[in-house]
Amino acid sequence: MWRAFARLPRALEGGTEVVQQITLTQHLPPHSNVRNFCSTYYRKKHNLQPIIMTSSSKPKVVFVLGGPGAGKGTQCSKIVDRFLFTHLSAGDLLREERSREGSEFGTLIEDYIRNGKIVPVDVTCSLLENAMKNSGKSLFLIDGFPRNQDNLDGWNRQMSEKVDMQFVLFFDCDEEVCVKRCLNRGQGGSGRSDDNLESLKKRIQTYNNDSLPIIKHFEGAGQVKKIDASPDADKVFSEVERTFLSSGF
Ligand SMILES: Nc1ncnc2c1ncn2[C@@H]1O[C@H](COP(=O)(O)OP(=O)(O)OP(=O)(O)O)[C@@H](O)[C@H]1O
Ligand SMILES: Nc1ccn([C@@H]2O[C@H](COP(=O)(O)O)[C@@H](O)[C@H]2O)c(=O)n1
Repeated sequence: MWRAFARLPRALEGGTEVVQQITLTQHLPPHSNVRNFCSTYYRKKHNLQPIIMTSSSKPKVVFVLGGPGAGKGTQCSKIVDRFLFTHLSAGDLLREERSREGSEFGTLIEDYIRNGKIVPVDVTCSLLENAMKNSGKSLFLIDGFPRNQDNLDGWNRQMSEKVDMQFVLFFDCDEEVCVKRCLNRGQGGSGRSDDNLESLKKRIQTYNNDSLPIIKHFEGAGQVKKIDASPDADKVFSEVERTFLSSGF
């Protein structure tokens, strides 16, 4: 592998890009020059924007949003396999807290989930912050958050100064497709108390009324990367991969 790539620097002589963050050849050591050169080479070949990353001690966060069943979790697993991210799903953390023995929020969380309502942010944000701290990692996909204005306000109060939010990955998917996927997931034995038509109607309503305005807010700030989530999962991922590579990951 070393020998194969050792000639790339000469091929790039005269280049002016400075690339500190590595996106390709993740099997190579994190700070190797070979990885730097390969990353630069890839960007040139595919005519991608040169990325000059400044080093930051703050953890980096990508918010992952989209309707129920749009494929957020599925794509997050693929991103984790391909890039160096840690996946934190707000829904998973809430379900875990609901099932934790002695949790003072168990009943409240179950009621909110079954009815497709958004749990008060203090609960969710604390679960997210603890999970980030406990992971010891610094690159996070935060899936299913912020879902409403209360989530966003709470995050801004508690977390926004502590992290660098990179962008919002938005999985755009028709309502009927989303519902079908969740119902299939339920029939496949997800065990989720909200993968049924009654809960789904409420979840979709919450998404349209409360979550879409938050996505629009980020869009207005130029922070949204929108992905068509209707094709098959591999096709969706090729678009996701391109997005992460062109963002310097
Ligand atoms: N691109 C796709 N095409 C077809 N089915 C998909 C696709 N992506 C995911 N699925 C399936 O749809 C269901 C929902 O996917 P997933 O759990 O990833 O969605 P989600 O957005 O995380 O949902 P939720 O917000 O409800 O947790 C799963 O059964 C998954 O296997
Ligand atoms: N920020 C959030 C995220 C989720 N919830 C609740 O969990 C349910 C399931 O979430 P998924 O992301 O796994 O679909 C969701 O319908 C909410 O009830 C929340 O309150 N706040």
